[in-house]
Amino acid sequence: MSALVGVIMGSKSDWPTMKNAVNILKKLGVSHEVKVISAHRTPDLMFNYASSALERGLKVIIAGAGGAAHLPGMVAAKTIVPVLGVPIQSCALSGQDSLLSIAQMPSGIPVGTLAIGESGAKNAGILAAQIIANYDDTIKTKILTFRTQQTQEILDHPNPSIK
Ligand SMILES: Nc1c(C(=O)O)ncn1[C@@H]1O[C@H](COP(=O)(O)O)[C@@H](O)[C@H]1O
Repeated sequence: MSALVGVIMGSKSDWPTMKNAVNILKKLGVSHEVKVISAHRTPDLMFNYASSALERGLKVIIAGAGGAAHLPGMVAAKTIVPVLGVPIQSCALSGQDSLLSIAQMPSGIPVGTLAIGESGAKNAGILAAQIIANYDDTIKTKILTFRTQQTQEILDHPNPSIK
C-alpha cells in the first residue's frame, strides 16, 4: 500500500523523538514512509519531496525539526498537503527555538504546530490518523478503540502508588 503519511525530519538525531509519531501510526494501522530531509542540508530533496507529495498520494506530512526549524514551513510552502510540525527539543534553548520557528508562519502558508518533543510527535501521529479517519472507516475504528483503551487504562488504575 502506498504511504498516506510522510514522516520527515531534519536529521537522524531527531529519530528518538520522531519514532513516537511512527509508533502510533503503526498502532493505528496508517501506512507511512520515513525519511531524513533537511531544508538546509538537502534543499533540492526537500523541494522535490514537497512538490511531488500530492501526486504521490500523501494525505498528511509530519515534519520534525529542531533549532532553526525551517523544514515544516518550507515543505508547506511547496505543497497543499497538510503539514504537521513537531518542534524537536533542542539542547541550547530546550525547543523554544524550534517551537517558535514552526509556529510563527506568515499568513497564507499554514503549518499545524504540535507540542515540543515526544508528546508532540505522538500527537502528530494521532492527528494525522484522525485526518485520514474522515474518509477511512478502518482507521476511524482503530482510533476509537485506542481512545477507549486509553480511558479504560486510567479507570482501571486510579491509584498511582499501586502498579
Ligand atoms: N531544523 C533543521 C533542518 C531544517 O529545518 O531544514 N535541518 C536540520 N535541522 C535540525 O538541526 C538539528 C541538529 O541536527 P544535527 O544533530 O544533525 O546536527 C536537528 O534537530 C535537525 O532537525
